Amino acid sequence: MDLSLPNPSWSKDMRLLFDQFMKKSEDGSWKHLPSYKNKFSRRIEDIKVFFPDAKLIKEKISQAQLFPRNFEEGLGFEYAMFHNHAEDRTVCIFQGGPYLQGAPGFLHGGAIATMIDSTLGMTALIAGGIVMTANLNINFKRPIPLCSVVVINSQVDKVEGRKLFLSCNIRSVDEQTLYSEATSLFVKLDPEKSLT
Ligand SMILES: CCCCCCCC(=O)SCCNC(=O)CCNC(=O)[C@H](O)C(C)(C)COP(=O)(O)OP(=O)(O)OC[C@H]1O[C@@H](n2cnc3c(N)ncnc32)[C@H](O)[C@@H]1OP(=O)(O)O
Repeated sequence: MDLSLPNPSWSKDMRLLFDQFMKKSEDGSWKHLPSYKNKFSRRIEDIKVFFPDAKLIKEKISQAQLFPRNFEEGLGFEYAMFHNHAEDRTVCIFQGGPYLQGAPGFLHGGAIATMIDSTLGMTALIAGGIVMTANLNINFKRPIPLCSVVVINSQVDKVEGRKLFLSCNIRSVDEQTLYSEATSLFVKLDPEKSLT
């Protein structure tokens, strides 16, 4: 089941943004990216090539879940991503639920890092195939209020061989507040090299 579609826990802002991007997707310039609890179960062959040592994958595929997708509706990460192929960028609309609290009333830095890593990772995946995060630097400029809606804008800045350099920022819906900005390096996996 695609978990990046509207559900009753989404606020008005979240639905408004989703509808705006679905409208932008009508001419094909943007594409809604579906998101599942456990997408890899259907691509076990790919996984075996790149992650032969991933024991859990072989023994307990039914238990493995994409981390941000394993919270009950509305309590954790509510998000949807859209990709613009021509501009090589991905936008993620994100509503962080009450189970992601760090400081009272604000999102935990690790929860923010998760959505940054996921959005950059999706952008890198589309641009470079099977990649992993090698380096992630985040500047937390303003705390993000719990249950608020934010927009993560991520793009590929440079590709050098297997290295993809990406950056992103997190802004409020009205774009007036810059919450966080990040730079990262993702490396495209070499099937000839063991990861472990
Ligand atoms: C669908 C949703 C997407 C979600 C995406 C989520 C992505 C993740 O969270 S992945 C989990 C976190 N990341 C990891 O666990 C990765 C752990 N690290 C690794 O496995 C390896 O270091 C890996 C795969 C990144 C690179 O290893 P390997 O393929 O052997 O490449 P390696 O030869 O070491 O490095 C390749 C190049 O990158 C450079 N590089 C690697 N790591 C770094 C780094 N941290 N900083 C700077 N440069 C680096 C190397 O210097 C080398 O550069 P050059 O080619 O110029 O000499």
